[in-house]
Amino acid sequence: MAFLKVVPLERALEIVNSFTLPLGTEEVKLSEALGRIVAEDIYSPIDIPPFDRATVDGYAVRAEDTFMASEANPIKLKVVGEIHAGEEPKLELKKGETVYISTGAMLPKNADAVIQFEDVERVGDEIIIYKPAYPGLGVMKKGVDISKGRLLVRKGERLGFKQTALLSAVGVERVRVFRKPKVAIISTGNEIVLPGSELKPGQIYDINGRALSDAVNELGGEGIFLGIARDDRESLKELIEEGVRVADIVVISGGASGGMRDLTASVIEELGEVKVHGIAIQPGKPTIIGEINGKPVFGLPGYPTSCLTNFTLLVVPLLLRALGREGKVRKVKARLKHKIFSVKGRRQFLPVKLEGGVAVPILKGSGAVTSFIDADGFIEIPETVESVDEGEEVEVTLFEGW
Ligand SMILES: Nc1nc2c(c(=O)[nH]1)N[C@H]1C(S)=C(S)[C@@H](COP(=O)(O)OP(=O)(O)OC[C@H]3O[C@@H](n4cnc5c(N)ncnc54)[C@H](O)[C@@H]3O)O[C@H]1N2
Ligand code: MOO
Repeated sequence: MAFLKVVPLERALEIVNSFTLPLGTEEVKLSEALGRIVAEDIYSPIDIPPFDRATVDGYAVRAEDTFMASEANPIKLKVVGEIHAGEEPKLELKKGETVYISTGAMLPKNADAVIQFEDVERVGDEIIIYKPAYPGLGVMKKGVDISKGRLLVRKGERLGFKQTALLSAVGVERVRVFRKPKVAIISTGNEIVLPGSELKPGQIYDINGRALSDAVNELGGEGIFLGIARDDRESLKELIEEGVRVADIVVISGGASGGMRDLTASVIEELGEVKVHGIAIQPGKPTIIGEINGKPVFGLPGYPTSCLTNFTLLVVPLLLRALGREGKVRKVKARLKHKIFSVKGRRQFLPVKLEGGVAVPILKGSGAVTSFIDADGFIEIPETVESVDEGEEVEVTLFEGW
């Protein structure tokens, strides 16, 4: 076992990239597809609207019949019927004819315009028109909204309500999506309790379990929170074994460093193999990457901001790749709000808040939950750099919106 023998981040990422998750795809009903990641490009099978459609209540006409109409030269057309939404028009317009038509109804043959009823005078079975209509007036042409064959959603795109609405509009009922990667999450520590129980002296509420499970869910995976392992081998071993049974990936937070009660690495080693214990980054030095029964097992630091930073650096790319999303986390450029200092020889990831293109460093430390709650992402300060100046351009790796 490589016990706290630090490797460069690049080596850790190589190991992460060597994991394959044999996930595949599945078909789900559109009504259950929200939040899922699409596994293939989807094109529109039909035109929308599927027919030339009235956009107003009024009279469908042949525009050419009205070209000469004016206040001085009103034109009369004979009303030969009515067409309502949902009906298929049986008649076709002949010269000098019109039909009453409702909004959303299909235009009859030969009609190319609809004049709203407010603009005509109805007298018996005739209408009187005082100004000309032009072809297309009051009409939404077949296919102008969505044309048949148009790309609607791309492989790797996450389905939000706009995408599901678009698919519903063209009648797509089943969608092929990536199977959700299942990620078992375990918190560790005698001091950790779940919301709902009262805090006793020395105890704190769980942060990482909730944060990691819901980050996985937000990403399009399935976070399975297995609970809190106590600081004893059996408790941790039991939960890790359960994680390997029920999930594709196991993520444990806390107990990653080399302290007396930090058991994670030695329990992973007992059940499988520790591939990395220690990465040359701050926060995240005590991070563990292991493998049990061919499944990736991560041991992340207990400090909440360290935990989430390292989740973003190591686990998110693996999940994105499994979901056909190229495995890249999102980055944006910004200018640094004020000068910051780092320690030479330490590769640091510092949380920042984005305020209109300006990155404001958050200096509360990785033990504070609000360091990542307030942060939009983090910036990297290489080993060779001792300070970054105010106004310097920095690249921010985003914590969300993956
Ligand atoms: N002697 C040294 N001590 C520590 C060092 C060091 O280099 N030498 N590094 C510090 C750093 S940096 C980190 S990060 C932590 C990592 O330690 P562990 O991964 O073993 O984490 P724990 O000791 O279990 O917990 C650390 C801290 O985080 C709190 N925690 C843990 N889990 C949760 C959770 N699910 N929700 C909320 N808070 C959690 C825990 O109570 C501790 O306060 O080690 C430092 N020590
Ligand atoms: O390694 Mo700790 O993860 O520096 O915050």
